[in-house]
Amino acid sequence: MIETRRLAYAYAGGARLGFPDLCLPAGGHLLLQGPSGCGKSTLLALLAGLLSASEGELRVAGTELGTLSARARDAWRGRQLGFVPQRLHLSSSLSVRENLAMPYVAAGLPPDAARTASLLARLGIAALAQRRPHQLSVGQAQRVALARALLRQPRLLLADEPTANLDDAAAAAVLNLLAQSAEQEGLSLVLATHDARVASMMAALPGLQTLRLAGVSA
Ligand SMILES: Nc1ncnc2c1ncn2[C@@H]1O[C@H](COP(=O)(O)OP(=O)(O)OP(=O)(O)O)[C@@H](O)[C@H]1O
Repeated sequence: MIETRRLAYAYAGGARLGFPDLCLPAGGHLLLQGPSGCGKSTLLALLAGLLSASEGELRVAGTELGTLSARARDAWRGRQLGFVPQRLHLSSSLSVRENLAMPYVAAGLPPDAARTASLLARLGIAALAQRRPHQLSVGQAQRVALARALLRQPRLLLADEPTANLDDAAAAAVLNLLAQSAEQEGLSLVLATHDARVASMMAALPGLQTLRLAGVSA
């Protein structure tokens, strides 16, 4: 599902971030750990094709990302990937339901109301479908973003601190949904997290790898 070789990224004017080689088979899962600033979000953005690597090779879901144009990468991402970044990017002028229609609209497909309702219910936010993002708590918005990422049954879900603002019950709902999606839909998970609850609940997942990033390299 993911293969990287000598992957590195340098922000303009910033230090070079070098990443250990990864080999995650289809159906495998990865926990990305490490101290604040070590590069977890940067690696997720590289894997999602939102940043282009400064060095190295990157193959995700069968595609060599370095060979794609920005437009082709956008289309590839929509087909293969669910992405839940730290900053959620819900559209403020749209209701939750309308936000959740967007992945379908972008792909020229009719929204799947049954799947949308089922995901909202499983995440404990079914009552919030008519609200706008500013009427949600941070943890509720986080679950809406997760629902949005899972709607089109991606092969790979990349999530940055998916339980960061959630109490134990909501975190358990999120992690159960992810584990069930992995088991029943063959979804591969890549979760960047500081949260011990994630490590402990995901420990039972078959094919789980853990990558601890150390930080900036020269
Ligand atoms: N746009 C940017 N320009 C310059 N440097 C950046 C930029 N974004 C991130 N960085 C730097 O790159 C490094 C890695 O950042 P990144 O956000 O990937 O870390 P992280 O492990 O996800 O951190 P956290 O756990 O705090 O979210 C940090 O030193 C950060 O300051």
